Amino acid sequence: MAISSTDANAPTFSGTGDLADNTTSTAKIISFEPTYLQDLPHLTDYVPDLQSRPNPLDHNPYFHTVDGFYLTGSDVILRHITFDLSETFPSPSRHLAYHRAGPRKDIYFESSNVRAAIVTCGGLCPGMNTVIRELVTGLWDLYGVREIFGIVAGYRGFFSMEPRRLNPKLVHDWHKKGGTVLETSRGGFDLEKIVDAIEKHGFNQVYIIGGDGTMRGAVKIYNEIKRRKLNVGVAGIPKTVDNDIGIIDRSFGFQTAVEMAQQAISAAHVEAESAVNGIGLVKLMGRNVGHIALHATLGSRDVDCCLIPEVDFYLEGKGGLFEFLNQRLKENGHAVVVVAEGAGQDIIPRTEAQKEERDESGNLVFLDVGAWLKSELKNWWDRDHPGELFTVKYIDPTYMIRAVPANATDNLYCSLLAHSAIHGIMAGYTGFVAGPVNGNYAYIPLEDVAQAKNAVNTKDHKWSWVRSVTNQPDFVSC
Ligand SMILES: Nc1ncnc2c1ncn2[C@@H]1O[C@H](COP(=O)(O)OP(=O)(O)O)[C@@H](O)[C@H]1O
Ligand SMILES: O=P(O)(O)OC[C@H]1O[C@](O)(COP(=O)(O)O)[C@@H](O)[C@@H]1O
Ligand SMILES: [Mg+2]
Repeated sequence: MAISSTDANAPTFSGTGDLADNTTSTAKIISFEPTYLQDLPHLTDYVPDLQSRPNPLDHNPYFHTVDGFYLTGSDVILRHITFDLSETFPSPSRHLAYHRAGPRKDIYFESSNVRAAIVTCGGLCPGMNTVIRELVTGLWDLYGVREIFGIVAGYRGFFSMEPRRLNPKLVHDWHKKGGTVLETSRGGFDLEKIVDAIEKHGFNQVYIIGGDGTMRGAVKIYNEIKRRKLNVGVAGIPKTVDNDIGIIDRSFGFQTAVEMAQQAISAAHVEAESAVNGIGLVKLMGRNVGHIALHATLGSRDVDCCLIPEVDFYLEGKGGLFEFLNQRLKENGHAVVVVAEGAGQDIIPRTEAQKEERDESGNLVFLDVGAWLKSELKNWWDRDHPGELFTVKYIDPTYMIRAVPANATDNLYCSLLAHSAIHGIMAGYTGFVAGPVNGNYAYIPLEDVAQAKNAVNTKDHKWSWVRSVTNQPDFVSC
């Protein structure tokens, strides 16, 4: 993606106290770094003679399009808001700015010509229905679009099922439902067939709601649309209960899932406390990243050990899990262990066939770390403490934490995401993702989001905080 610098000069240290007019502060301001603006793909890049027109919000009785209402190309958000000023050379990656999301004065679609398609792909996540609802009502109410369609059952639905016509009346209570009314699936991605179907149905706006896999597919769709020079805008709306997509602050539904996970941890705690040498074991989602486990652990404070995919662990010997739990049982009489589904996958014995098993999207199928851990814990206790009372209660709330409707915060977040995506597409941007960056909504190139991962940083303060809350071992010495 092209990056343009708003100031190509090296850093300057002016120290002049040059302040904005409306402040009376006498504090000095030091001018420091240039900013690099992340370019965004636009339909006019490859569709010649595309005409712009005034935004119909000018005539919408609910909006006051006063000065400052519309955003322009110079409204930006910084990707990183913390810097080390001692670093001498400015770098595009550290001093990157994204275009701010929001309505533009000029748009590139005539509302009566818009045919919008909405699709949901991958695993469930709280809030998917809210995003769909808000896309429909937003297109309808803000821009007067009347041709809005839902693609059924994920990517495969483009070419294998009839699109479902949507309107505000139909979707009015969808935000109260978990899952996705449009249905979703894994696999079934056929680029040619999908783009052929987009052409056949005359869709000129495509809203794709999905996780990392879906975004990688969306990049391919956008590139093929560009190759065919189609006047079709593509927007991605990142969905992942695991919170494994990078650049954006967090994914919608994540907070709801963490909240639900608390209930499982509380139950595990009660079960463990009420037994002699009781262990409560909770498995939480997180294929490659441990954000749900980490946040649920910090939120609950009942957890003695949190195991995540980013940190290898071992069971036996000095510094191992058994030694730690033995100590905890001696001290407290009970312990709670939270394990993310992707943790420990490298130490669970598996057959050759299991090593190869993948789901329809190509994701590795994981073995049940919770069930394995439960059995290992029982074997360990029977071996080292024969005849002593011991209980492991294993709770797997996997689908319960993601199949619920979004909470209030996530619902609001979903609405802002949907509206941001609509404004961006109407303004002619394409191949982008709408998402929050440092608390503000931004347009980010799809390609960048599809590649960006969001693993738990085990070197930062948050992970140290987990370890200080749990006192668990760091599993560094075997
Ligand atoms: N690299 C890829 N290229 C094209 N399509 C992909 C790619 N990875 C995944 N997909 C498709 O995206 C959809 C969702 O992917 P999946 O990994 O199941 O979920 P998620 O998007 O939630 O990560 C599936 O239809 C899958 O076939
Ligand atoms: O049983 P399913 O539907 O394949 O989903 C299981 C996976 O879905 C997730 O909840 C989310 O994964 P995606 O965001 O990639 O869809 C993972 O935590 C989990 O491994
Ligand atoms: Mg995924």
